[in-house]
Amino acid sequence: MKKLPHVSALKVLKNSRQILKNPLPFHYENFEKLGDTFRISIPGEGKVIFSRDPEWVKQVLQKKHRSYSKSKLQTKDLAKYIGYGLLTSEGEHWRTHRRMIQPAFHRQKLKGLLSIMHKAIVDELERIAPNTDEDVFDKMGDLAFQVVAKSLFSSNDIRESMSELKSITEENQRMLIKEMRRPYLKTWFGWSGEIKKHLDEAKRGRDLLNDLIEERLKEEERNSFDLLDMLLEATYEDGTKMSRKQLIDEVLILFTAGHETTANALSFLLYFLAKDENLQESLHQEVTSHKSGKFSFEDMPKFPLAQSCIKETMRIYPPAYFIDRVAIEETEIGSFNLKKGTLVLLSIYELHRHKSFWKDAEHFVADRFVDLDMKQAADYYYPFGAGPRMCIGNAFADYEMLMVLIEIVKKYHITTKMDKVEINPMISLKPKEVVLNFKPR
Ligand code: HEM
Repeated sequence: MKKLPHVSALKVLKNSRQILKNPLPFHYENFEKLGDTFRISIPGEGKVIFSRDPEWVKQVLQKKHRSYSKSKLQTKDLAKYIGYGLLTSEGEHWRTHRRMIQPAFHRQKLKGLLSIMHKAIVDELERIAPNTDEDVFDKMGDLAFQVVAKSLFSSNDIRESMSELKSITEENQRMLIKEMRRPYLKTWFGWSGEIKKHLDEAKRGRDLLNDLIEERLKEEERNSFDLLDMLLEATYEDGTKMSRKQLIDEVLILFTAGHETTANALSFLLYFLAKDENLQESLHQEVTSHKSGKFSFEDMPKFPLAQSCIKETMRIYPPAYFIDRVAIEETEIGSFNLKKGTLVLLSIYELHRHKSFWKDAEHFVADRFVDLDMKQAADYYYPFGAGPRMCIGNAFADYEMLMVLIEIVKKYHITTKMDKVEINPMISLKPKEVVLNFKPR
């Protein structure tokens, strides 16, 4: 069995300040020096394998997925705040619920949600102040949260309770990152009552959702069908339905998994547009030359350049920039042996920028995906993960981002004074800020 190249704990300690701020340049340097897969000793964590090798990604997520589970970050640390829904659960519990919920996210089912999503998008975009320099990252966060919220609770008046829920969700994520980045303060966080405060807030969020579900159950007649209806109607094999606790866990997961990732991608996308006036004109032409100028389910393929821009943005800045797994048994990848308990971090960020697979890898090439054979590119392109745990909301996110892009290029010219966008790699890959100016056309 071969041994993987190794980065020592000493080297990690020497670079710890930089790693804490932004670990990506450190990983890049290691990949360039040591190859596409290496081992690293992380103080307090033990040995971790980093890989940007497409074969490793395929083996871990698809071919040998049964030999791996998700890491404790998602299944314990995050679950503490948001419960055990699809993103955070494992084994039979996960399998049963994935089977139940999957149909609600099927492209054909989403067709019925498009008009609700579209209205939420148009309402949120109206909150952008025209002709003013503004950071759009928070705006995109609000938009993505409202789109999930309205897709779930289409008939409720939710703006206020949702902004409370959004702030609870985000505060709890901040706490989780604090716990993750300073594991040595764990006991202190417990003693000082900080964790309890956040758990109380999480309980408050669950109560808010419970009230909305109660309201829904009291409604006598409904003429629309939303995600909550689908979750309420979903049944286990024996015909029974989800408990209220499980339902709330799943709803919380949809908010958590579905808003930040989309907001990140949209913010980076708008930055790329703002930097390229010609691209905005080409997109404007693509959007307005389309007969009705409106978007329907069947129209998706009619916007190849817009779709390519979205894909290219997630190639350069994949919101899920790492995907982690732990080997739950001794296993092999090629000529390497992995002991039970080994943590594997798949660097989607590095794979998406790998010079052996992408021409002009570092640059945003707007039309890169227009004629690309996706069957081939799929080996190097994983914005939504792969295998059985692949993002359940990928079609939802595709439609949402396309509708936002269409609405924006129809109505505005966007400009920016920023020379580059600074990244902020947290649980997902965010921009620090994206200050843009929206001039009505
Ligand atoms: C651009 C937007 C999005 C990106 C880049 C993204 C990315 C991902 C990735 C990479 C995973 C797999 C994680 C892993 O294997 O460990 C995932 C899982 C998941 N995503 Fe998304 N996602 C996006 C939007 C959404 C939306 C809009 C929703 C729901 C409304 C959603 C719900 C979920 C759920 C529930 C899971 C867990 C699935 C399971 O384990 O069965 N995501 N997402």
